[in-house]
Amino acid sequence: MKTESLDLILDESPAQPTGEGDHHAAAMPDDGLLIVPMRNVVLFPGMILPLTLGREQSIFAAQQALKLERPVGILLQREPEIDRPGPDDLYGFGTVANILRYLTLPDDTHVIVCQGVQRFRVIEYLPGYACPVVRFAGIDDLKVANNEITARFIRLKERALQVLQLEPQASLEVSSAVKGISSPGALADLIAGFLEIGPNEKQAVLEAVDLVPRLDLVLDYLLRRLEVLKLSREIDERTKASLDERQRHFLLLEQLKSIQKELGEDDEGSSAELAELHKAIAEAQMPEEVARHAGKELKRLERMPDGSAEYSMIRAYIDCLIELPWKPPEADRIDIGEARRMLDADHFGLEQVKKRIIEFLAVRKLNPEGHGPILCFVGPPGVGKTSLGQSIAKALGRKFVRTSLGGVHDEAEIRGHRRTYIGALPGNILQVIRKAGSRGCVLMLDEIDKLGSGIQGDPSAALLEVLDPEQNNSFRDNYLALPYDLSSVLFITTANVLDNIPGPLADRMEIIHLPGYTQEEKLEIARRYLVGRQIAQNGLKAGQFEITDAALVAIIRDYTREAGVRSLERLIGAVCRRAAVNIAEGGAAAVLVDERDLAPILGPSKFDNEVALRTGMPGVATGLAWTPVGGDILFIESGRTPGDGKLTLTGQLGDVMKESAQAALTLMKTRASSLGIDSAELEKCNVHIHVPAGAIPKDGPSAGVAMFISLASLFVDRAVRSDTAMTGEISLRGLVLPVGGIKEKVLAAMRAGIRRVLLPERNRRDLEDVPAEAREKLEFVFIENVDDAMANAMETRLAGTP
Ligand SMILES: Nc1ncnc2c1ncn2[C@@H]1O[C@H](COP(=O)(O)OP(=O)(O)OP(=O)(O)O)[C@@H](O)[C@H]1O
Repeated sequence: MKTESLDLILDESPAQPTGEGDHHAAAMPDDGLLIVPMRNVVLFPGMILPLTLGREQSIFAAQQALKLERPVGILLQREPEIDRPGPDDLYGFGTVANILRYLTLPDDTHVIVCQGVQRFRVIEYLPGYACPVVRFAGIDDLKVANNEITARFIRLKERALQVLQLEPQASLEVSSAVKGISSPGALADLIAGFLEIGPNEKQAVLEAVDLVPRLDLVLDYLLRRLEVLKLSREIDERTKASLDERQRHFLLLEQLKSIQKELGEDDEGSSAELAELHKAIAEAQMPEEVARHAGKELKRLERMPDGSAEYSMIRAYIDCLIELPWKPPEADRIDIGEARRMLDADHFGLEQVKKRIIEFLAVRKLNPEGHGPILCFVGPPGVGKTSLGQSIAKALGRKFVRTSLGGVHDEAEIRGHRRTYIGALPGNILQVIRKAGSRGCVLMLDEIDKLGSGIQGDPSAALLEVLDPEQNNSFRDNYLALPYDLSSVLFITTANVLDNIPGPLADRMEIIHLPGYTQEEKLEIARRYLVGRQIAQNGLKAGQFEITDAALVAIIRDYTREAGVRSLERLIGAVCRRAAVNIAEGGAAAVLVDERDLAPILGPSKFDNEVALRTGMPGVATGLAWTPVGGDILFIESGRTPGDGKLTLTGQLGDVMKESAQAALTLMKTRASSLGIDSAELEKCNVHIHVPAGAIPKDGPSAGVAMFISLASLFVDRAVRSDTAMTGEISLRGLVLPVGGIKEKVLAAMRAGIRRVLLPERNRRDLEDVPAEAREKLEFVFIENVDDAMANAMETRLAGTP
């Protein structure tokens, strides 16, 4: 919007010569009007405007008008670009204006200050003049006042005042002029003059001679302008509101800082803390990318108020970056002789395992950069998997850390949560490495066979990346969000059950089996390691406590049934504690524990010689089972009741075991005559097979032989030998098929006091893995079919068998 008085309106481009020589104005008729054409200015009656003249024609017209003391006619050009507009190039409606002043500025610019007097319409152009001269008809507003006009007048005034309030550059004079005006036509002209609208729109107002259309037109322009102004005001306010919010935040932060200062948590403290972090980052020997990232986070931290939640999140992250070991680990110093001595000193037996570990260390010594295999110790609990891992770490001079994967079913437990989550942490792997404080540590991943898989991603996939030497030099933890080099970590895994290890993981590892110990081995382990350790742990001194071999054997035989030595160690600990109480009470200077003393300390024996108790009657056979904790014996009991040949199976048997029982029954029926059983009698009874303990689920085909023998024993009415246990799958044709877990089963048989074991012929070669002690103590009978089994299992030989 313009105000009418301030600007010089530059209308014209530089003057053009007319080329018509000396001009004369003498023949100018009385009703002739000299025209000053305007490129884009419309002058309304009543309005005073300075107009700059550039074209010679215009200067001539103005000067002639002054000379003749005449007004000029201001006409708008249709096209502003035209330099010498003819009649057709000018609108036919304009304003008669008096020239109030004529100025020639020092730079030779000609300016006339004009006041609009009245509208005029061009009647005709008069030829022969150096500038356009017209005959014209002046038009004044009619002095009519009707309701239509008055209503529009009032409304226009209101709206105009409203616009002027919003208009940023509106001057007070314009407002007071609007307020003071009483003529509707003059008001419309005034408003059209100051409104920011184009020259053609203004021309339209000028041409609206009748008041009603003129008032409507101006009102329309005014309302449009009002809309625009309101909108821009709204935008302004919105921007201002957001600025205010930021200002408020800033102010609050400042206040918080001053409160912290009052409370003593001032900047000095925090800047000392920040300086410490700077130093710690510099000293952490981070790779360049990590150091840059840490620096950036530190900068963010500096800008945070101390107490905010985000501050503590960033702080925890920076701490994590600082505490993670980044510097390259020292080279391993491997002394094979020393390593062998260490392994022997810490572990009894386990010759094969130790041999393999020594080979592993030797290869590492010769090729430290090579990607050796990942060892996986598989065996029941308490057989020394963890302590072997510790010995390897000791031999390499590395730190030993472990983490359990049992029950991990969320990928994030391995790989961490993104920092966007509240309370996010790095995954297990980085947490233990942080604890170890060195990238060159031995990291034992326990219970890899208990890895779950849930809806939250597959942890075994993340683990694959951890263990894969091709990928693990840039392992990405979600929390860290930076690559971390795991390639110098020595991973060892442990599992109880080989079959439960996810296939792709098992493929990448070298499996080392630890089947469990014999009674003799346990005795040796107890004597050499466990007793000494428990004496020390319970505050006793050498010479204050002694336990006889007989007592140790009794603990092994009557109080524990395990493949490892964990319970054994715990019970030795219990015996030591009782001795400690005795000595502390002053009752004795030293304590010697014999077999007889065990019952008062440990209670009555937990495992009697069940085999003798439970067998010895027709219908019961002793089977051998493999379990994750190292093999066990189980009893197969058969009974008969009058009926019609139905088979009942109880004892939580799995499907495969049920089928195996059915096969045993069918096989017995087909062999009834050769076994001397009356087939008709078989049809007249129901058979029930039960496998205690009833609450423990059991499955697998390997109890087939024992089931057949149990049934046969029932129907031929002869007891099975109580010193004999058996394992093997049967086919319907009576063949005995090989089974797995022979080593564990044989050890379990020995633990249970069995003397003879019937094994499938095709398992003969597995006997090589069985500890020598078991091979010496037990008698092994290899059977090819159920007839062999019958011949060797029964108390007394059947008539007709060899
Ligand atoms: N051959 C052995 N010689 C000496 N001590 C042994 C031997 N085997 C096991 N031990 C001892 O038995 C205890 C249990 O062993 P460890 O914790 O290594 O078992 P594990 O196989 O790792 O069991 P889990 O699978 O439950 O973790 C330890 O104190 C260990 O020193």
